[in-house]
Amino acid sequence: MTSPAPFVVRPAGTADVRRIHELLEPFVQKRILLGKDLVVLYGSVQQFVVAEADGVVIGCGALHVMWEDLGEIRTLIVHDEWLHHGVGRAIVETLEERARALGVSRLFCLTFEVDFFTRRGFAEIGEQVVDPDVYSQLVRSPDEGVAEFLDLAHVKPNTLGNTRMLKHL
Ligand SMILES: CC(=O)SCCNC(=O)CCNC(=O)[C@H](O)C(C)(C)COP(=O)(O)OP(=O)(O)OC[C@H]1O[C@@H](n2cnc3c(N)ncnc32)[C@H](O)[C@@H]1OP(=O)(O)O
Repeated sequence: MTSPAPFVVRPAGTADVRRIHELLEPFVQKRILLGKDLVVLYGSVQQFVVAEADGVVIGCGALHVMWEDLGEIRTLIVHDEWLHHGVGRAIVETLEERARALGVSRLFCLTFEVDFFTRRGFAEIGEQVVDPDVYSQLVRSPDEGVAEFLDLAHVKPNTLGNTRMLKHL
């Protein structure tokens, strides 16, 4: 293990949004992450944290709250040149702190990076983890990520091959 690399994780600002979009695009092309237009990213900027080194944004991640006790980690990306330096871990830990502060006690993620999330305490889930009442409310959401969480038929093509994971905070 190398010595800790000099980066910080901080809340994202509007000036980071184009860079977040740039980090995201290659993974949208590869169908690894859900695409987000700039207008959607600006609208959800408060959900994001970014990792920064020498004034350059090298990673990002977002916390989306879905229900009273339930949140989702979204758009977690670390730039190629910074992989395996603990940046992803630091972003997830920051998002978990945010989640706890908000009262969220369960964190969902939909991912191909199963090993990474398993090491962070997430475990694979098979079926619905919300009760029917909450399900009937969540299904009213226009948010595509919520539809993915519910495993609705119309988003199945987006989620193919991904693993549904959950962590109790
Ligand atoms: C919910 C979603 O958003 S799902 C989408 C997830 N993102 C993607 O699929 C996009 C592509 N993937 C990525 O961007 C990255 O691979 C990520 C975000 C998954 C992980 O980012 P990284 O910064 O490489 O993660 P990080 O370095 O914290 O951990 C990876 C491994 O690197 C190693 N590592 C961590 N710190 C160090 C260090 N200082 N020195 C050497 N190795 C290290 C560890 O082996 C670690 O494994 P661990 O999980 O046992 O701790």
